Amino acid sequence: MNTYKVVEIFESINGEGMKAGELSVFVRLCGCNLHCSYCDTSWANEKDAPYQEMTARQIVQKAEAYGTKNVTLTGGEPLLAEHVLELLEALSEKFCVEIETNGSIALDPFCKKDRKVIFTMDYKLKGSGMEEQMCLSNFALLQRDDTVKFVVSDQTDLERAYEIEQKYALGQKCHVLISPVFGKIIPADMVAFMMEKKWVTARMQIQMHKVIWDPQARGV
Ligand SMILES: C[S@@+](CC[C@H](N)C(=O)[O-])C[C@H]1O[C@@H](n2cnc3c(N)ncnc32)[C@H](O)[C@@H]1O
Ligand SMILES: Nc1nc2[nH]cc(C(=O)O)c2c(=O)[nH]1
Ligand code: SF4
Ligand SMILES: [Mg+2]
Repeated sequence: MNTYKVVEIFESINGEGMKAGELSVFVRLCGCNLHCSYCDTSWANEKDAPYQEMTARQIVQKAEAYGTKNVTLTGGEPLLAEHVLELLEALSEKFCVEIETNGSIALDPFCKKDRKVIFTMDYKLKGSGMEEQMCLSNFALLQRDDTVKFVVSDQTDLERAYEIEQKYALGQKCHVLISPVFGKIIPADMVAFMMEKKWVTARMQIQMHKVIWDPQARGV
């Protein structure tokens, strides 16, 4: 039986993405291949992070007990998990599944015809220190309900996000989000940039759970 390293499962409102504000069950898997400068979940990427080995069936059962329609599969980097396709299939039989992925993992194996899961894919900007790792061919696989998210550290990142969005016409194929690295860049400056550029294909977001609860809190 295949198992997955689960560091936490909890219910909250989704604080990010196109489903922000909706209840969801968060399934957070252990481990990541990147080391973003601003990562708010680096504890889940440590080799000694406490995790529980769970089968897809156990994860589905635990998630079902909360009674929500959404599951957010995140991490760490969830698409690194061995046999993750099996977990995606089991979850998508019961839930609307959103996958938070870091933009470095080729999405081809997860993009069979009629896929049911949706991707929120980061494009890691210079401020993350991880831009060289981005898998640009993923852009061609994204569909209407998917999202590209740019998490912005500074003005240089903002300009680069705009450049990439325009170059690949991302707003024509999927949702585009820009979000501040929490507390790092003044949100009003991001909005001013949107207005200056008439950047109508992007949507600004702030991580809502960090406004509602302590920004350092886990399990919310
Ligand atoms: C913790 S990551 C896990 C999923 C995947 N590894 C990724 O990076 O997309 C989930 C989301 O949180 C965002 N994030 C992490 N730390 C952040 C911070 N300090 N401020 C704003 N967003 C942050 C990431 O950019 C990503 O969009
Ligand atoms: N409330 C809440 N919403 C979220 N949306 C995406 C999250 C993540 O860590 O991937 C997250 C999270 O950690 N908490
Ligand atoms: S890819 Fe995601 S989990 Fe990994 S270090 Fe970056 S923000 Fe954190
Ligand atoms: Mg989070």
